[in-house]
This record gives sequence, structure tokens and C-alpha cells, in this order.
Amino acid sequence: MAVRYGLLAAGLFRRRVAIAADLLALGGHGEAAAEELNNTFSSMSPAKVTPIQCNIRNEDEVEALVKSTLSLYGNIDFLVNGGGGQFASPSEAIRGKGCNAVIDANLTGTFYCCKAVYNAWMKEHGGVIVNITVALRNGFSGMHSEAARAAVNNPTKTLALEWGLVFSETAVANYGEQGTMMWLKIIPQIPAKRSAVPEEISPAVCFVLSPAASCITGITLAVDGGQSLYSSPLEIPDHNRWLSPREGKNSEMLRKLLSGKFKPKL
Ligand SMILES: CCCCCCCCCCC/C=C/C(=O)SCCNC(=O)CCNC(=O)[C@H](O)C(C)(C)COP(=O)(O)OP(=O)(O)OC[C@H]1O[C@@H](n2cnc3c(N)ncnc32)[C@H](O)[C@@H]1OP(=O)(O)O
Ligand SMILES: NC(=O)C1=CN([C@@H]2O[C@H](COP(=O)(O)OP(=O)(O)OC[C@H]3O[C@@H](n4cnc5c(N)ncnc54)[C@H](OP(=O)(O)O)[C@@H]3O)[C@@H](O)[C@H]2O)C=CC1
Repeated sequence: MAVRYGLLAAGLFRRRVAIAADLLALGGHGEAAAEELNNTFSSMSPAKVTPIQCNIRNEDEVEALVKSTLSLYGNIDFLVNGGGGQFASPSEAIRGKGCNAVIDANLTGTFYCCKAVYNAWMKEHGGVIVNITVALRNGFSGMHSEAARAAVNNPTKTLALEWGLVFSETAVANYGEQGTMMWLKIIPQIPAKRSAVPEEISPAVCFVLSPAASCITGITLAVDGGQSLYSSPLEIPDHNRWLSPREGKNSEMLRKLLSGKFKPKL
């Protein structure tokens, strides 16, 4: 299994006994993390974590990575695109370079990984791909991340059809450090009245990877405590920027309602 190493990938590895897979750990901290996981779990399973450096924003590096994975293991059964991120910024302050950097990492990088694994292995042998994104369907602060994550959604469906693979998106609402303050504010709006934790993400991914999901493809599985069904984490400040409705008895009634002077009969 190839995943970009991170918090969620660590959870996947902890469940590797269930999916009996070796795991490829990518990213700057991959080496130390791989060592830690191998030490912790060596008594439970023969599966191994191998760290390999790769910047997924670089197509050549991704192709080289897939090549070395195949020479190391001989096959790639699963690809979990679990890396990425963003910087926090109000949308109006995001510069073009920063916007492109986030789109390159989260959208184009995901596509490079899917394409390279498909061309080198899954086209002939099949396989399962899971793209991990962020649950922000009703709008979210920081348009760069939102644009990149939402843009993974349709290609997940398209590639599922075009390539005939089991292909899914897992949209996650979690409590990552970057989002902590914001999540604390929005928790009252989440139907579960709490955010998800990583231990609730990896079983969802393992389900999609497992034979139990063998007739499922092109789906988005939201692990978000019902957040995307219910509300937006965006806070709307008071403003007066919308056009007023046409003058008439209905607009008069609306003004009365909004003024708080209206006395309902019921
Ligand atoms: C108002 C609140 C909004 C909150 C939005 C947060 C949403 C929370 C989501 C919920 C919780 C999610 C948790 C997670 O995602 S866990 C993963 C956590 N890890 C990360 O997020 C790290 C991700 N970082 C990266 O992947 C890279 O650093 C990144 C792609 C963002 C940038 O890569 P790099 O540094 O290599 O980029 P470039 O050199 O190509 O470009 C740099 C330009 O990017 C802009 N930039 C970068 N950092 C900032 C910043 N902190 N503030 C503003 N702008 C930033 C900037 O334009 C850089 O170019 P210049 O310096 O030349 O202007
Ligand atoms: N944690 C959370 O609260 C939430 C996370 N998510 C999303 O879920 C996914 C997994 O998150 P999680 O595991 O928690 O995050 P982590 O930050 O723990 O892991 C992300 C990994 O991606 C790697 N990475 C980032 N950019 C690149 C790149 N260009 N090339 C190669 N590797 C890269 C990072 O490498 P390095 O080690 O070098 O930094 C890091 O190890 C991400 O897309 C994240 O945005 C969504 C909602 C909430």
C-alpha cells in the first residue's frame, strides 16, 4: 500500500494487520515515523513501513517513486492519497503563488499519484484508490484548500468510471492542530457535537480498501459527525451588502419581522 505518511496514515498502519499490507511512508518526516511504527508493531505483523522521499508536487518524482515501489514490492494493491494541507488565511489575503502551492499539493499531487500508479500497475492488475480530503462542502475559510479538495471530488467519480477501479474520496472533519480553535467554535454546529478523531478515519479507509467494499466505487464517504449535512463552519459577519427586495407589502412585513416588533399570532 502506498500512502503519504501522516497522522491518518499512522492510523492505517496500526490497522495493517486487518489489511495485511506493507506500507510506503512519504514526506519529510517519513524516516523517523517509519522507524517508530516498525518498532512498535514488529511483534504483531510481518508487514513493514518503508520511508521514501518524494515531493508529490513534482510529476517526475512521483513516477520515480512508483517505479521504486514496484521494484521493492512487485505490486501496488492500494493507493491512499493522505497528504496535503494548507495555510490559514482569509480568502482575500491569499496570493496567487500560495493558492497554486496548495492546489499543486492537494489536487495536482493527488492526480499525479493516481495516474502514475494506474499506468504502472493498476491498469493491468486493478486496485483500490482512496483520496483523503477535507469535509468542507458548505464553504470553509481559505478558498485555496476548499478549491483543491472540492476539485478532487468529481475526478474521483470520473476516474472510477474511466479506469474501472474501486475509487473513493473520504472527506474528513477532524481536530488537527491547525483547525483546533476553529473547530472548538464550530463544534456546537456539528450534529455529533464533537469532531471526528483519527481513530475514526482509518477504519473508514480500511473498509473501502477491504473486500467488504468490493462493489462500491466513486463515492464520497464523509467522516464528519454529520457536519456536511447540517451547517457551514463559516461565520457570516453582519453586513449590508445584499440588494434590498422590491418595495411592497412583503418587504414591509419582512422589515417588521427583522425589527423584532412583529407579534406572531401563534
Ligand atoms: C482563517 C482560518 C482559515 C483556516 C484554514 C485552515 C483549514 C483547517 C482545515 C481543517 C484541519 C485540517 C488539518 C490539516 O490539513 S492537517 C495537515 C497539516 N499540515 C499542513 O497543513 C501543512 C501544509 N503545508 C504545505 O503543504 C505547504 O507548506 C504549502 C503547500 C501550504 C506551501 O508550500 P511551500 O511553502 O513549499 O510553497 P511555495 O514556496 O511553493 O509557495 C509559498 C507561497 O505560499 C504562500 N504561503 C505559504 N505559507 C503561507 C502562510 N502561512 N500565510 C500566507 N501565505 C503563505 C505564500 O504566497 C508563499 O509565497 P511568497 O512567500 O513568495 O508570498
Ligand atoms: N488532521 C486533520 O485535522 C485533518 C486532516 N485533513 C486532511 O487529511 C489528509 C491527511 O492529514 P493528516 O494525516 O492529519 O496530516 P499530516 O500533516 O499528519 O500528514 C500530511 C503528510 O503529507 C505530507 N506532504 C505534504 N505535502 C507533501 C508533498 N508535496 N509531497 C509529499 N508529501 C507531502 C506531509 O509530509 P511532511 O512529513 O514532510 O510534512 C505530511 O507527512 C490531509 O490532506 C489533510 O489536509 C482533513 C481534515 C482534518
